[in-house]
Amino acid sequence: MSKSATTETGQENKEASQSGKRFVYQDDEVLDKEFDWGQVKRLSRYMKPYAKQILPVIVTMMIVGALTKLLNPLLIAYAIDHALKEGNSRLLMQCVGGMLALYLIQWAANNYRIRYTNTIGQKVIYDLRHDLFSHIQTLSFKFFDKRPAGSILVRITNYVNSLQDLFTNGVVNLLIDCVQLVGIVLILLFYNIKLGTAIIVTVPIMFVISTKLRLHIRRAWQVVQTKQSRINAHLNECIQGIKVTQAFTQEKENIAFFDEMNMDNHKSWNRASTLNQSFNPIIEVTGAIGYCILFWFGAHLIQQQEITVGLLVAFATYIGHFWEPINRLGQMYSQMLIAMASSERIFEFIDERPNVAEADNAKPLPPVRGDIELKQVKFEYEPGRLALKGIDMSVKAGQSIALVGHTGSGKSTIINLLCRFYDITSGTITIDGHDIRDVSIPSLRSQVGIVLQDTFIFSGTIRDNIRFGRLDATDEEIEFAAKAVRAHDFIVNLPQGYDTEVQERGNVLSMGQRQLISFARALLADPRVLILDEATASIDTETELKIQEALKTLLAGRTSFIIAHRLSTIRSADNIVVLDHGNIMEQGNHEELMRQKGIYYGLIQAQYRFLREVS
Ligand SMILES: Nc1ncnc2c1ncn2[C@@H]1O[C@H](COP(=O)(O)OP(=O)(O)OP(=O)(O)O)[C@@H](O)[C@H]1O
Repeated sequence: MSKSATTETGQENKEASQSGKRFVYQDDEVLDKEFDWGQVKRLSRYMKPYAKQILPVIVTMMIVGALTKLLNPLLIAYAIDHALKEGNSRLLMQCVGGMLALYLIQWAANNYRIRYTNTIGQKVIYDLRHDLFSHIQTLSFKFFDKRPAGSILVRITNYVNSLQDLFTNGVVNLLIDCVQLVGIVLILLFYNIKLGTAIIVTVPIMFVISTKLRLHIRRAWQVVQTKQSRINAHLNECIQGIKVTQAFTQEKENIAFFDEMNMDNHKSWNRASTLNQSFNPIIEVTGAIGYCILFWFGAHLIQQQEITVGLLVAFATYIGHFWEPINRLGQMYSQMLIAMASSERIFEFIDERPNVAEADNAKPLPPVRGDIELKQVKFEYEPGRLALKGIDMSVKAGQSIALVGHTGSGKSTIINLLCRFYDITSGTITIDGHDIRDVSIPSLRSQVGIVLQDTFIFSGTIRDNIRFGRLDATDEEIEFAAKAVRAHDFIVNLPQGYDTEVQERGNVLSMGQRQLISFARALLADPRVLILDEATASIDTETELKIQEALKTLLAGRTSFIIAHRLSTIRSADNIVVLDHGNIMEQGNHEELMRQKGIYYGLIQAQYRFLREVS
């Protein structure tokens, strides 16, 4: 990132938070970088796999198209100076036939070229989107902690789309325009060096004026991108949080905030677009100056008998073709700048390394019994703020551990570390004596299953959702797992049973049903170590009993860590670990801890009091 990186919208966010607004987004910075050839090189690498196959066809078609276009004015000049002057109608017809043939060849060549460039462009975009998505899938939790989902979405959709034009037409048009420009310049100079030079003089003037605009245009488009990124982040957040919004009747505030963002985006787009449009008048004015020079100086040269009328007409046609590529090059330049900004953002993600990286010599974790040891484990999410302050814990295979403690005491952090969603800051965690940092991540996670409190249901059928635990499971195995965790009964009562379609997040299912599905999913995966974040939501007694029974089946014979909220789970745990501010304060089974009359005793008393009051 350049030193001159500015955070225009970041500043706005600061102001937003100071003025008490609810939504504050960490925006992408607006980057002020010079045109970056490294970026172009990196993008062009995506074309490499198709270069051998398709590029020769495109280049041939491009040259044929450009040459036929360049030849036409010469044919016109010939027709005027010979066929018309001599009154030779046969020759005139031959010239017209020649022109028609040239137009047809040009049309066919362009047609082919467009078809092939579209193919190559789509392939490149497909590859880029694939790379970006698959890379994001591998990134660690820390990466997602820092970014709103909406801004990630923008990079996969909008930013990649903005490269689409560049790859489908831009690159090839650039080459065509360059070939055409060079061709015209050579022809003009070849047929009359004086008139040619007089016309070409206007080109540098045009470039100097237009390049002055380029930096402004580039920055303006970057601002548009950051504004769009904010809108997406906000949209995503609002859709995810729609229930809370409606429950607290905050719709109006949300709409007002969105309108403000929308207007902001609209204004920045207008500004960028206006700047972009200023290219055209510049080109038109310079073009008009070019025509004036041509006719004034050309007429003079005809009088001097240095050129023919036909050549003047040909030059006038060439000037028409001349401004066209220059105009397109100007537009192309701003298109390139937008693409540069987009690719910067895309490659920034692709270059992001997972915080949790596998060791070079990582070996697969052999099938484990499930003995787990934490020694002096310290961890900080952010430097200088320890979430765990030196945890020691020894768990025998098959034991169940209940993690209890006040909110923010470090319970989820322990389970995050066991699954290696984050790497510990110091200390060691071993499974059957293997340090979890020395083994490959998939081999670890396939043996350490996790059921989160916020059960995620993907769009698809109930069957597919359970199969997520093990993709090669048969339908019979899926039903067996569902029966074992007492989910089968409610599933068969759904309209299409196991084939009932549920949408993302499983909104049509109750909390308890979602939990049972996630239990079936975990049972199907059959991990040796199971981590469970118990749902705190109050569910009816019948479902509670079902869940208790399901839990017994699920946990049987496995080492389990449970962030326990239910008294029944806590009581039956082999070991209860009481955490407070990242430290273990007490450890033991229910009876032992109750006798101690410490923190645990207090927590249990409070729960009993609460239950008594509720009932
Ligand atoms: N992603 C994160 N980034 C920064 N700090 C975090 C993150 N997650 C948790 N923390 C901090 O780490 C500490 C421990 O959090 P943790 O989620 O482990 O608590 P917990 O005991 O599971 O709480 P709860 O019962 O409310 O879920 C808290 O102070 C919390 O603010």
